[in-house]
Amino acid sequence: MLLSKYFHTYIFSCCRSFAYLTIRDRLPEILSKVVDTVHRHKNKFFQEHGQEGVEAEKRVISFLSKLRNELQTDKPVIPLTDGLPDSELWNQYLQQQKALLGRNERPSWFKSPWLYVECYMYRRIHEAVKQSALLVEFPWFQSKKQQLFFYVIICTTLKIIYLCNILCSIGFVIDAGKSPKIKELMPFITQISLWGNRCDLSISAGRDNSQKSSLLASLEGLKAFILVDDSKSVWSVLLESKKTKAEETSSTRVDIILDNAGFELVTDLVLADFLLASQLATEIHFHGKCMPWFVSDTTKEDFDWTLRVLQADNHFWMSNCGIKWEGLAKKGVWVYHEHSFWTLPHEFRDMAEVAPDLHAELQKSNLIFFKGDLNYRKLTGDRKWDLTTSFHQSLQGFHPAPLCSLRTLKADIQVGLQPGQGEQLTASDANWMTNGKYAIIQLSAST
Ligand SMILES: O=P(O)(O)OC[C@@]1(O)O[C@H](CO)[C@@H](O)[C@@H]1O
Ligand SMILES: [Mn+2]
Repeated sequence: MLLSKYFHTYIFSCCRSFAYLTIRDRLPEILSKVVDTVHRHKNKFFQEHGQEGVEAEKRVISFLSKLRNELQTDKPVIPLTDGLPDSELWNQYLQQQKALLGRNERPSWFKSPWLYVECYMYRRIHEAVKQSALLVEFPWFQSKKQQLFFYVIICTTLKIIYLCNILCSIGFVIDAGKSPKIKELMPFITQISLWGNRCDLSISAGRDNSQKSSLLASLEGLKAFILVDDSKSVWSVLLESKKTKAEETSSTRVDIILDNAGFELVTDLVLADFLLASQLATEIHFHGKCMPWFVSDTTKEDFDWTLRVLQADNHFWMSNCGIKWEGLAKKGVWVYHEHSFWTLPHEFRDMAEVAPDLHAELQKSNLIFFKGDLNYRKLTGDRKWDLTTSFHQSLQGFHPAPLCSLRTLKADIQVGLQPGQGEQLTASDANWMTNGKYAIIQLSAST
């Protein structure tokens, strides 16, 4: 059996690989930006904590500079020493990586699975902050994420959701399954949330990557770039569970495993709003990161900040949505969850063993949306699957509930394509897997 085919994406496997270039170029650039940000806040640390604040800032900068040097000189990956609740799991993972390599080798920055090392870098940044109690609240990537909250575009999007709500409230949605309006709106709302994933700050090493043109105007033209489109089946899953659930309990639950804050988060909130307004779901559970992750990933602070900023806006549609969404969160119709599993290096097939509580929570869902590229890498184990391998097989037994990936392609992993489709894409666009132009709406409904 050609086992190596299904090995993790290793960095050193090819010096020009996307993984290699990420570790060589993008990660040091991100680290340098974090150092700059800390440095620029030197006066603030002094004002707030006096000389002690300045000393803390110096310690963090020296820790981060050492980290960048370890990375750039391919030093061994070292255990975490901050004693935080997840550090034991990280250190066990390192031991497992060592065992895989054999006795005389040690995992190093360039000789390890890409997914592992990339996650490890963000966890080490967290270690740097946590070593000084004074700087714990420091918003590493916050200002960048807030820039992603691109006003005009969000405004347009919210205008649409407002219209959807009007449709719903005037009675188009008596029965979501039968209403042609709802059926028309479904693909539209799904695609908004899908293309929202184009804007992440890790792929651009922190440079502004926001949606500048109107997404709504581009949706039709973008359809040709959706390589797998299971949206019809996705909505059937919900319609079916609505029918069967109605007999058992009255609730239909959808979970959204969030990705980036800023524009993408707003598109996800729009999706959540639509699911409720169309009565396809009765409760929405959001899952975010518990520490800054891959620069732009959503934390609880980002989620709350977004609702606050929307509410306080002068624009009618913005404040209208903000107030409504805050109300849904207060009533418990929208529930926000945090779990440390999302910031571990493990692929999702390990969830049942490593985080059984989270797995059990997800089993309560009728449909789980996994947003973004990193989640796709973790769903498929970041392995070199044949492009035609089924999505279900690539999940390797991970199936808490029907699940759907909404992802723009920004890493060279893909499954579930038609025979010949990959070859055609390579012939027309050599970088189709990593340039963020293409996307998938990919469902795994069966257990
Ligand atoms: O999960 P997201 O936000 O869609 O993407 C995160 C991401 O840009 O980070 C990595 C590059 O550093 C890529 O693998 C991946 O595409
Ligand atoms: Mn992200």
